[in-house]
Amino acid sequence: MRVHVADHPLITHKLTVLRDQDTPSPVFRSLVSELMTLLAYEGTRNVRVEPVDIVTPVAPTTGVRIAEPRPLIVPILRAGLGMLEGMTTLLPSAEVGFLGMARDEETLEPTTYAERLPDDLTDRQCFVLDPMLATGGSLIAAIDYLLARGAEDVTAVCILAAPEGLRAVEEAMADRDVTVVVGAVDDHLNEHGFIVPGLGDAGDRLYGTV
Ligand SMILES: O=P(O)(O)OC[C@H]1O[C@H](OP(=O)(O)OP(=O)(O)O)[C@H](O)[C@@H]1O
Ligand SMILES: O=c1cc[nH]c(=O)[nH]1
Ligand SMILES: [Mg+2]
Repeated sequence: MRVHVADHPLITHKLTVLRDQDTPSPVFRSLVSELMTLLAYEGTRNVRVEPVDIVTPVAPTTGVRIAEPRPLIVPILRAGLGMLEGMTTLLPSAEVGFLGMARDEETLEPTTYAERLPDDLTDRQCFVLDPMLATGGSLIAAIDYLLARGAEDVTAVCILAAPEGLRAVEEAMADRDVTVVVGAVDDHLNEHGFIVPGLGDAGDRLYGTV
């Protein structure tokens, strides 16, 4: 497994506004989308392409296009939905599948409550979107699910991670073809499984449920 921590002043600037408890939901939503656009550049670095012959007004040449089978983008509901548009803007030909997951507030165990994915993911390149990687339980379950269905490789794009969760994903995916791209790795997880300093509950802040 590979981990890439994006190190860019624009990402850190936008993250600072995102973390601020006074940032209202509409601004929070725009920032998540903008951050996704910046992280997508790194997240799609290994997107599979194939050669294609074209003719420019001046000469024939060979370029590349997104390879078949086309990539699958999987936002994890709810919070991952806020990242979807930023990713489809960059990869408009990708297919989109959905996983709905919720973490039990006491046990911190994830439950999958919705799934809408192609049955067969053989040879598919998958991009999982979830802003928060806390204990890592949700992301491990999502990646396990995709690999079990035949996915070739999985890239997860997250906005924030806790070091504990990142370690858990690294242990679980040690010898798998998995990449995690993250905007920042924070200090620690608190006793409620929240990332510190973090930004609170991403789903609640995106959808105004607080
Ligand atoms: O790494 P973990 O400890 O598993 O925690 C991270 C998960 O928690 C949040 O979702 P949540 O369960 O709050 O659902 P929501 O998106 O509907 O708010 C977040 O979006 C991740 O999916
Ligand atoms: O800090 C956290 C941890 C899990 N989920 C969130 O939305 N925030
Ligand atoms: Mg939530």
